[in-house]
Amino acid sequence: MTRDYGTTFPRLRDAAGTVWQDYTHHAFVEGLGNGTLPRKAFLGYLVQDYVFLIHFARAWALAVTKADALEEMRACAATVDALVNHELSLHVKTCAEAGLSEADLYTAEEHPANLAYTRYVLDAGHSGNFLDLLAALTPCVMGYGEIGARLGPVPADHPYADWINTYAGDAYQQVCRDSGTLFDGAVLLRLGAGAETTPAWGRLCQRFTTATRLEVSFWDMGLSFGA
Ligand SMILES: Cc1ncc(CN)c(N)n1
Repeated sequence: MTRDYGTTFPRLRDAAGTVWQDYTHHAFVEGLGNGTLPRKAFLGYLVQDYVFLIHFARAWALAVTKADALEEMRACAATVDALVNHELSLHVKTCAEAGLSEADLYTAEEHPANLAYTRYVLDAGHSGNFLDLLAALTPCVMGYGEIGARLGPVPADHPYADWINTYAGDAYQQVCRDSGTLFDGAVLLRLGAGAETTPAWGRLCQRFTTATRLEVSFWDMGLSFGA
């Protein structure tokens, strides 16, 4: 991948091994790309993803409080804004077309796979430091960036055009680039230029890989709604 998502993310991605491919090339993703994903699976996933993004925004808000520098706070706060004021609109619009109100989404019961992932990320922040939290947040941001850029852009008559073009689009790709810049700067500030040789690096790899596994389970959950 040659997208400019910084230098920390690709090193964590490489350390995660095949689980990254399992996430970004999951059957759910391939079904989105070729349009064969059952609509039931997509809508079930989207309702859960609305709830996911609420908790994910809480985790980025936690990152604001864990930051050490004003620039870090600004970047994390901008991501909270991107999640609750932009990305969520995709979910609200698509679900409204299927007859689901935003109140229905907000009160949806969380699937265990959703609970496991979001609370894992929040715990990474509560029990760890700023870098632990960023390592757990990064697969979510960058994975969808890679998926969107690989699958899109697609013409408006593609069954999943809104979803694919949201993540392929400039606004989301910019979120990925900004996130990469934030992570690189935060690692340099705390671990120095030889981050990979520090004891903290192994823990960051572990956080990143576990969050990636939880993304795979999230897609599995989505497919189960179509069964
Ligand atoms: C589960 C999940 N992972 C990532 C994204 C992209 N922000 C998302 N919307 N949902």
